[in-house]
Amino acid sequence: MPLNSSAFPPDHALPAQPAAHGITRQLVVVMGVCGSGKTTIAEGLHNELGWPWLDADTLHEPASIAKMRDGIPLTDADRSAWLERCHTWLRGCAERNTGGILACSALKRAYRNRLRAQGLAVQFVYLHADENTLHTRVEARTGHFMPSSQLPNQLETLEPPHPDEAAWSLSTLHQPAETIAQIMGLLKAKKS
Ligand SMILES: Nc1ncnc2c1ncn2[C@@H]1O[C@H](COP(=O)(O)OP(=O)(O)OP(=O)(O)O)[C@@H](O)[C@H]1O
Ligand SMILES: O=C(O)[C@H](O)[C@@H](O)[C@H](O)[C@H](O)CO
Repeated sequence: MPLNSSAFPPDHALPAQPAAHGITRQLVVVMGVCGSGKTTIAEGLHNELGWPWLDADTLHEPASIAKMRDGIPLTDADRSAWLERCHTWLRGCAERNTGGILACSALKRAYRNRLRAQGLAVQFVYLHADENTLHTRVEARTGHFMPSSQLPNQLETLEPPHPDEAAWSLSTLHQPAETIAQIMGLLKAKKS
């Protein structure tokens, strides 16, 4: 049974879990639009692997959170310093060789290039679901700043990863546990 991850701050490494044995510590970014399941899956992978994880929403400036809460889409300029902070977190995990799992929308290729900057090896996991499912999920969440009115703009802004980005593309139309199991299988099969 994995350690209770709430006992550790999300960016502190847990001792790796048994499931992590045989999997090379690496950087994983779980990407997608709001409601695609990034946070759920990133935390689930953390519980399986014991690697540090972080919800990139915690790295947004308060002004950006306020904008999204007010239903105003972020611009490239709003995201620039945020992406820098995301890259810095990823680079820290690489330097400490702890592995790292970041839940980050990373909607555009240019954003993903910022996360891969300075030769950082990042495995992107692209989560997707149909718009109705996404809308239902975002509407059903309580206490989250993101209104469902933002979903059309998120989908319009999204640039799904190109084949050359070697991202893993997964539908989240089934239970989180199934998505997590799929990713664990892909990590196990991946040659380091
Ligand atoms: N297979 C699945 N994988 C992940 N989440 C799922 C899945 N099925 C249902 N969900 C549900 O989708 C909802 C949205 O998940 P989550 O908050 O993790 O998305 P997100 O991409 O982090 O959203 P945001 O970017 O708005 O924070 C949650 O209530 C989660 O339980
Ligand atoms: O790039 C963006 O527009 C933002 O990061 C959003 O994706 C939010 O982080 C998230 O979706 C909130 O729910």
